[in-house]
Amino acid sequence: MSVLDEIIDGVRADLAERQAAAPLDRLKEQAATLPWPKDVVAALRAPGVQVIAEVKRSSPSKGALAAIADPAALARDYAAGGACMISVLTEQRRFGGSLADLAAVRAAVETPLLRKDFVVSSYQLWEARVHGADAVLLIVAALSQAALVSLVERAESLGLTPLVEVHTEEEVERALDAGATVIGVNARDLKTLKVDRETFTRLSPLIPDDRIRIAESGVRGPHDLLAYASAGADAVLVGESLVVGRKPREAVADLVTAGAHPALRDRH
Ligand SMILES: O=C(O)c1ccccc1NCC(=O)[C@H](O)[C@H](O)COP(=O)(O)O
Repeated sequence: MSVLDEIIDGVRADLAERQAAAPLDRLKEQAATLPWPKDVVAALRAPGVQVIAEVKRSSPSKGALAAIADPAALARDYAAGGACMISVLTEQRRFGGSLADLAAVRAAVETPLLRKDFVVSSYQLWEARVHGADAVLLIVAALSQAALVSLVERAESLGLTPLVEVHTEEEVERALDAGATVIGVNARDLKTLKVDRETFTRLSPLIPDDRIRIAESGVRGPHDLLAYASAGADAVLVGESLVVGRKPREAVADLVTAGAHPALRDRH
């Protein structure tokens, strides 16, 4: 069984428990009382290369990364550093995240939020909505094409921007066929868990210019942002290097400064 299959098995088991505890109708009632999600596409299309900063406690590839006692405080640092969006990992078993983290971050910042999880059901979209997300990750490798198309449409109908994640040429095609506007190329191979930044260089030209290209994983500092930018990235998604360092705010600000270089301003 692959790592992805293992993660998804756990996600389905946890999801069944949450569904039993909170019926969908209750989530729908809650969602109706909340403001409409923020315009993530506009935030990502701002001049320069944007930075999405991730609240990441642990990972299958590295184990425990950081003891994040206060995700809200970390998110405030990310926002103060200039992140255009904050990604909150909510998967529990392998990443140590939770919906409580997402809600805590929502209460702390106005910055758009991405629910980063292994979404396999529209119930998770409603959860994302009621815990304050503006965007949701949809991983092509985890979904049939019919499920991907349906989740893209459902997310958009709830005001959530789908960030559709790809790893291969075939997955880029599937993302485009599903009508994705925001496409993330994840440089982390889901079978080996190794990061190969060249994956972005290879797949980026297959994504039309009217879409938003996000380079995910493997950003250790401004030099990696600039390399992804020269391969066509509109934004980078960064987790590990921000949470393991002692100064997340400064680390985000350094990336934001690199992404705001005048040569990168007129990209959209
Ligand atoms: O991080 C992992 O080990 C991992 C393993 C299996 C599936 C997904 C995984 N990570 C999720 C991510 O996409 C990253 O958290 C995100 O791109 C940030 O990457 P990094 O800056 O390299 O932490």
